[in-house]
Amino acid sequence: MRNLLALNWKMNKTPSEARSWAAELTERYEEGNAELAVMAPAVTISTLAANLPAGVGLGAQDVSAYESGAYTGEISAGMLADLGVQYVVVGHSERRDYHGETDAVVAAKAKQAQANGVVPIVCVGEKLDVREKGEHVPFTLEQLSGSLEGVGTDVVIAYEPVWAIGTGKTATADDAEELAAAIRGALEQRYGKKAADIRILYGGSVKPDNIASICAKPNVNGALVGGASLKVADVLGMNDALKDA
Ligand SMILES: O=C(CO)COP(=O)(O)O
Repeated sequence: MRNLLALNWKMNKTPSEARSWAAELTERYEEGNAELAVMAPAVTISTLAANLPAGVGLGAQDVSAYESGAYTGEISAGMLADLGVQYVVVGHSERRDYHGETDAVVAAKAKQAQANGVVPIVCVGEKLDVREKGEHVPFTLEQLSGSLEGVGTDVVIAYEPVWAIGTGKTATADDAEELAAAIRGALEQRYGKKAADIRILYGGSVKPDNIASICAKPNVNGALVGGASLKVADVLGMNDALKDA
């Protein structure tokens, strides 16, 4: 399966900065083996749609759980689709933590995305205390199960252990594979043979120098990258590192 390198800018870059980033990428980017896609702040999506190099996909970081109507401040999946958005991150740990998103809300968002032809990237992963108790596998699988309630197979899963996000502490490639394999097993139970075609990403302090070993693992099909997505040089480094993967 082709690796997906999903770049989560989080709340960084104005539309002008996004334009400069896209211009620099266009100048230097050579399509490699990985599929590249930018998970952009909503206000930068139109700019990126007009300025990203061919072959680089477009994503959003959140979507409403509702179709349309009186939900002030929300952005619907239909609006994202109309801008050419292919992916949307749902259930990122920062949204679960700071915005109280439950598994049920995450599943509702994923379903809205799919109903509009946008592929949800459903995020799951444990905090440090859960890992220290050795409960990271059952915890993550339960979160996954709730977050996929009623969600179809056109989905990407991102395993992001919260303790590895923005901390410089990367899970080892073996840690990533342990969870990716467990997630694959849960997907098989839910979706049968189609589970083999679902990408499972790892996220948490991924950089040019560790991405290849993590993505070389059999059940890891790419990465969801925060900090290292902001500089074009790092993105090119990760893209290159995946050339032979
Ligand atoms: O949360 C992440 C991507 O969604 C990971 O962030 P960092 O790559 O900055 O650790």
